[in-house]
Amino acid sequence: MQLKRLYIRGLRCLHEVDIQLSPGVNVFVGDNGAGKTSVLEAAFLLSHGRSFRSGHKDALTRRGDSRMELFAEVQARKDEAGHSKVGLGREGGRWEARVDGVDASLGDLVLHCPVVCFSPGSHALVSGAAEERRRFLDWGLFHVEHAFLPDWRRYQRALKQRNALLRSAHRHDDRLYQPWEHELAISGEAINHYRRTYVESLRQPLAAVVAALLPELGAVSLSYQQGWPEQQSLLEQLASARERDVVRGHTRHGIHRSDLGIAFEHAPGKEYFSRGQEKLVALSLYLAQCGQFKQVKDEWPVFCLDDLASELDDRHQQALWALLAEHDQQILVTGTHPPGGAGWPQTRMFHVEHGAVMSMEPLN
Ligand SMILES: Nc1ncnc2c1ncn2[C@@H]1O[C@H](COP(=O)(O)OP(=O)(O)OP(=O)(O)O)[C@@H](O)[C@H]1O
Repeated sequence: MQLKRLYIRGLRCLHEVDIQLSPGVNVFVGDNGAGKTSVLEAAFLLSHGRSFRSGHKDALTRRGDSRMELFAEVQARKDEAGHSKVGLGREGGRWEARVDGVDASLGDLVLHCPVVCFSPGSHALVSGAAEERRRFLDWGLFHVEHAFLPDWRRYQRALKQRNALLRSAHRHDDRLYQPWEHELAISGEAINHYRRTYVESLRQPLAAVVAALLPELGAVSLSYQQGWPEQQSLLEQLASARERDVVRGHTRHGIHRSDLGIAFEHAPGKEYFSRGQEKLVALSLYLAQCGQFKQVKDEWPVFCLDDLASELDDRHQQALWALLAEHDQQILVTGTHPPGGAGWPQTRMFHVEHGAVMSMEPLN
């Protein structure tokens, strides 16, 4: 999978840029605040329908502009000639997505454009709230398991209804809970099954990445906590927890409380990781996700590395480039200086300055 062309108008400091990308490594170099991360953010927005940076969505649109617009030509497989055209606009607080010239949902758009991004905030995948890890699992599942999205939507709808009921004047009427708990149980058990299977499928690619990138921590193991006691069905759990849920005013069990655990032979939990190791563990998880994606789809997602040199020491950067060299994927990387992989064949260098992006050399 590769982005052939990325057009950005009115995102952060980027006024209007139109970038023809290499199918190999694309390096964006420039000073602090030049707009390098914003280029990666554009690719991520097309892939996730949200940014990897925190902050208000209104700050995405360039100050003084009323509209932000992104457009990309996406080639699903490197050995195929055709490509799809995806677009995302934001104006007056509303998103508009298009695929091949036709209005689309954000879900449709995101399916066309798988991009994985490692950025300075990525350590949150390891040290942050469980929501980060659920998002990680669900993004992967969304792309490889078609039944996931309808079940996920069904679950969110039922959860909202049950929570509203828990806070309503009818909260002590047990009969009213039945339809929502039934919905939660059916869709929640299905998602639980997808997630378990997905975690299982990450084990082997993760072990391979960790052996190359983090051998000092020893063997890695992944665990999945489902969000309610293992020995009970979700339906039973919801019924037995109802009274206390009424007191708390929300549903305390279900797949919205699951978590992914990661442990190593020489670091049995996240409290044992240094800050740098948190980043390397997060990077390993993203690379494992790409590897799993490749096993199912026979292509890598586009892989973005934001400000790599300030995130990893030289030894780990070299290990990363050696690992990436084994695969044939498109990479977008930023830095204030050209990073290690910049010497690869099919590398294209871009200079970013005051929101303008200039190609420094022709495609080789
Ligand atoms: N809504 C906005 N309108 C205009 N400019 C903005 C807006 N939001 C952020 N900016 C500016 O856009 C730039 C964002 O740059 P970006 O984070 O892409 O830079 P970078 O080259 O990755 O920098 P660094 O190396 O410091 O990480 C900053 O100069 C910031 O002040």
